[in-house]
Amino acid sequence: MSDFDYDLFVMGAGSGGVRAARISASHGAKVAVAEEHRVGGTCVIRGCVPKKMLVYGSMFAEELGHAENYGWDIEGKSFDWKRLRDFVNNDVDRLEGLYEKTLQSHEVDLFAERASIAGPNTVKLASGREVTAKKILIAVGAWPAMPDFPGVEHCISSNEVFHLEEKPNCLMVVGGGYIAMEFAGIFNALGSEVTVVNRTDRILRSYDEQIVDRMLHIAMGRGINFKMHSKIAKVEKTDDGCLLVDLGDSNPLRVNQVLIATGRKPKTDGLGLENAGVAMDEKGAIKVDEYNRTSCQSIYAVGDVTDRVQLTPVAIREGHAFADTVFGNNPRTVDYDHIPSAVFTQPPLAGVGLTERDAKNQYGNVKVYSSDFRPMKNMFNPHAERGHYKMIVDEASEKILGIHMIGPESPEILQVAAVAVKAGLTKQAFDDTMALHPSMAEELVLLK
Ligand SMILES: Cc1cc2nc3c(=O)[nH]c(=O)nc-3n(C[C@H](O)[C@H](O)[C@H](O)COP(=O)(O)OP(=O)(O)OC[C@H]3O[C@@H](n4cnc5c(N)ncnc54)[C@H](O)[C@@H]3O)c2cc1C
Ligand SMILES: NC(=O)c1ccc[n+]([C@@H]2O[C@H](COP(=O)([O-])OP(=O)(O)OC[C@H]3O[C@@H](n4cnc5c(N)ncnc54)[C@H](O)[C@@H]3O)[C@@H](O)[C@H]2O)c1
Repeated sequence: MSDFDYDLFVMGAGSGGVRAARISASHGAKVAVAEEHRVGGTCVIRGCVPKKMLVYGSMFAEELGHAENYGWDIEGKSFDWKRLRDFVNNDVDRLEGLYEKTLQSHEVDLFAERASIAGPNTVKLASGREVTAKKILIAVGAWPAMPDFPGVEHCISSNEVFHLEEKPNCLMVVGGGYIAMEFAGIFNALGSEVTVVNRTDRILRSYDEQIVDRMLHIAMGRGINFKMHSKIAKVEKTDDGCLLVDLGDSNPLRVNQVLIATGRKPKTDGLGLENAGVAMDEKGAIKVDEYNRTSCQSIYAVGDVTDRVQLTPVAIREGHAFADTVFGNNPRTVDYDHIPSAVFTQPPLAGVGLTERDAKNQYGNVKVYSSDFRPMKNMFNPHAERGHYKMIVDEASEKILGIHMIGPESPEILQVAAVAVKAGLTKQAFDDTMALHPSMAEELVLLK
């Protein structure tokens, strides 16, 4: 008989927590999970999934615009934000149900309440109940980091954007990262007037500069305004419910909503980490080793709360590796090299491996092959938007160091190309591959 209530107690039923709970249970562990909000976590409830559905919903604006040229007459075209919002949120409810079922079918006990650490083997639930476990996994994710200025309470984060009562006619987006660019794209496509306010002139820092420049060029062509080297001094709510945003330049902007997207910080406030000696870094992220072990030997952490790479597939792999290591007698670490990623702007951009700048810094001599083309899909686009693919190759070994692209469906194409980069293939392997015509992806085997 174990001295503990459970073999494993998971705090947080998000991407990392659910995977770790399910796999640990399948290895025979007795598992419980506490979730303070909704099962599925950020990705399913208020992140990747509903975001991508909004992207799909907003893309109809452009596609219906082209439909006439293809012979389709669509009369009475109009857009209803509430219908899109509710459709998306209903699907989120469905997915939450599936995640709950997964936990049930693996006989994982679910506590629908907040949990904190009371000791190395003890979790305290919001109800006051204390539960013991041989191992505790902290998978509580991250939370929007809100800057400090007067009136910030009138602004929203990505948490609220999925539930807006009205589509904002005029939207300000603060930040130059993933969330800022994706929501600027969604609301621009839906017909809102969008202004992006960014404190520097760099957008999407981790992506290849040329690809980001193309994205900015296209976004401006589509009517998104950018205010670089700007930051909010204050926000005031006017009598008619609008927001007056002071950017410190004596030219206040009147908007309906301000969406803050200035990063996400690990959700460690009030988590009781001090009760078990779990160490954090200066940003409040839980420090872990490659086996996801914290400074307390019975406590582990995975996902955004460790602030390694804030992406769902990474949190899932960490959760899975934890479960195999601790309960599957199969010690495993996660390989963080060549993680593909994408920004679901319109058009989207995607990349894997080193950017041209980083490759030059690390390798010195690199070759850059590229294709700058007009996708057939854009034939009727009034702005003649062009796609751009780049391949960065180490001159000495001919190995591909990175692939970066912008254009329709680029995330779908890049996922497959990432296999080749991960496998250490050379440019020659792409040259040797016959093109599949007509496609956008064929540009990858025709790079010059
Ligand atoms: C708007 C948005 C879009 C995104 N889009 C993408 C994308 O396209 N692709 C991608 O790969 N990633 C995307 N991400 C990032 C992705 O959602 C996260 O990296 C991922 O969800 C991290 O998983 P996690 O398990 O670490 O945490 P989460 O999924 O955040 O799960 C943590 C869970 O813990 C719960 N919790 C917190 N504190 C407690 C507590 N004390 N007790 C009990 N429960 C608690 C939370 O309610 C939450 O359910 C997006 C994020 C956002 C915000
Ligand atoms: N497509 C995807 O995979 C996807 C989509 C959305 C979110 N995510 C994940 O979620 C994380 C959070 O997204 P995000 O867009 O909030 O963060 P981010 O790190 O991508 O971007 C944050 C932006 O805010 C700026 N910033 C930071 N502090 C600021 C301040 N005080 N004032 C003004 N600007 C400030 C930064 O310079 C940066 O441009 C991302 O890092 C990403 O890993 C992924």
